[in-house]
Amino acid sequence: MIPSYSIQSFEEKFLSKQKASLEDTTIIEIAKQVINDIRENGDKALSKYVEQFDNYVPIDFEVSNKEREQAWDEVDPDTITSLKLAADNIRDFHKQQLSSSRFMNVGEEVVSGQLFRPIERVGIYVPGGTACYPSSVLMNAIPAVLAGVEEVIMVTPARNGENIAPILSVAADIAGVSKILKIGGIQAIAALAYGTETISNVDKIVGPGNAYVAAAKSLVYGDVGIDMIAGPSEVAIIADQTANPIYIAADLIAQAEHDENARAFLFSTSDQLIKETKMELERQCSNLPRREIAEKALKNKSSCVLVSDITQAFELSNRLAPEHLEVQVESPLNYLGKVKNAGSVFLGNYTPEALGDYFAGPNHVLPTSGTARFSSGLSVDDFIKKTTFLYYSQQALDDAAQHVVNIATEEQLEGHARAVQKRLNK
Ligand SMILES: NC(=O)c1ccc[n+]([C@@H]2O[C@H](COP(=O)([O-])OP(=O)(O)OC[C@H]3O[C@@H](n4cnc5c(N)ncnc54)[C@H](O)[C@@H]3O)[C@@H](O)[C@H]2O)c1
Ligand SMILES: N[C@H](CO)Cc1c[nH]c[nH+]1
Ligand SMILES: [Zn+2]
Repeated sequence: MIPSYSIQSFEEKFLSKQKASLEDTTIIEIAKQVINDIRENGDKALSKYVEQFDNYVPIDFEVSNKEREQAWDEVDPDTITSLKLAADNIRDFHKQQLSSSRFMNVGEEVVSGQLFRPIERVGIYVPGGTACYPSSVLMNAIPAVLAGVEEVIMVTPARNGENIAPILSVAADIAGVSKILKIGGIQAIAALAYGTETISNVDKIVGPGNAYVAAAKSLVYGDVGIDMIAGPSEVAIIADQTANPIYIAADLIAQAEHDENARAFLFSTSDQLIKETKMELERQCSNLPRREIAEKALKNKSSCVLVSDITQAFELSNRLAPEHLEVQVESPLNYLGKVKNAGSVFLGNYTPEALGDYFAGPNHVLPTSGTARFSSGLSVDDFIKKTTFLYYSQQALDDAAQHVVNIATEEQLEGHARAVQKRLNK
């Protein structure tokens, strides 16, 4: 079901046309209209769109404390243990990203540095259209809480009427989410960005979602911060003849089952491995609950490419800049230096992407559609503002004055020059 491409046809189909910006004008138009309506008409418009797009009439947008408490009784205790362990790993990994305010220059005459301050109010989007993602609750909220964000407000659509899945609420408690709102899609992004009578607006919105969510995030950007415009999930696997086709097929499927637009690629030096992986894909898809979604993604959005050597595989992968890169070759750690562009890297036969999706510690909210060329996955930094500060004594200003005046004069900004000259110690 997954097609094979020559290097040239792979370049034509996947590298030259790779684009992260949104092109579906219909979705953008719908998003504009919904956002404007909610901006003008608040809760009334919000309720209307929840009913229209998610088929339920909300009585209250917020999940109550009672509902949050009850959720703990409704989730399997073993799953709660797993979520807590995953949260510990994610916390430990992200803790190491923390840094604090610092002085760069501390002298008698000049003091300078950077203040690190958390963003005050953050909205996290947890997708809920076709699947339920407690792992995304942990990945979005834990770095925000570690950074010191005062209020973390989670939004997610209530799929079966008026309640969200109890496991999402439990994950939210474990991660330290302040408030859960059962709204999703464009309407949730609009409510977070501009506020309504019952919902206070936030300073930044993070988290993945479908094309409607991505369009809405791109439209509110500027009025609020956003983390990224996330496209469909992706994996690229680089494999040599030592790799196991059973594992490779499983990992391609794991990504393809997310979305019919998900992309899964195999770059291999072994024709035999490619053939065996294709047979294995047929076998493993045959009893997959999300078979239809995975098969569409594999058939229409994915490919296998036979490469001449591992260096060529890395060249293609670096140009693709995949969200996830798996390296299933002999001595995989030796190849880390060859990675230039990728959201997150998984090394060796026993490090499936699924391990990182759920449990190991690194974040799973990652740049897609080639944007790993210039951006990074979600981290504590996404929730921190860095403000520089500066102190000059009168003597230090006297010493620097002529240089400021020289440059200000070149820029023909006399006011700037005078702001310094007026302070000179004559
Ligand atoms: N990068 C990551 O970390 C990560 C993690 C999990 C999921 N994902 C991705 O997130 C996406 C989740 O998408 P999803 O659809 O399951 O959930 P979603 O929550 O992003 O979208 C569901 C919402 O879309 C809105 N919607 C659907 N059809 C609409 C229409 N015709 N008009 C207006 N609004 C409409 C509805 O309001 C609905 O609540 C997938 O692409 C998945 O691969 C990414
Ligand atoms: N693979 C997704 C990011 O592309 C993350 C995820 C969540 N749950 C399972 N997987
Ligand atoms: Zn996944």
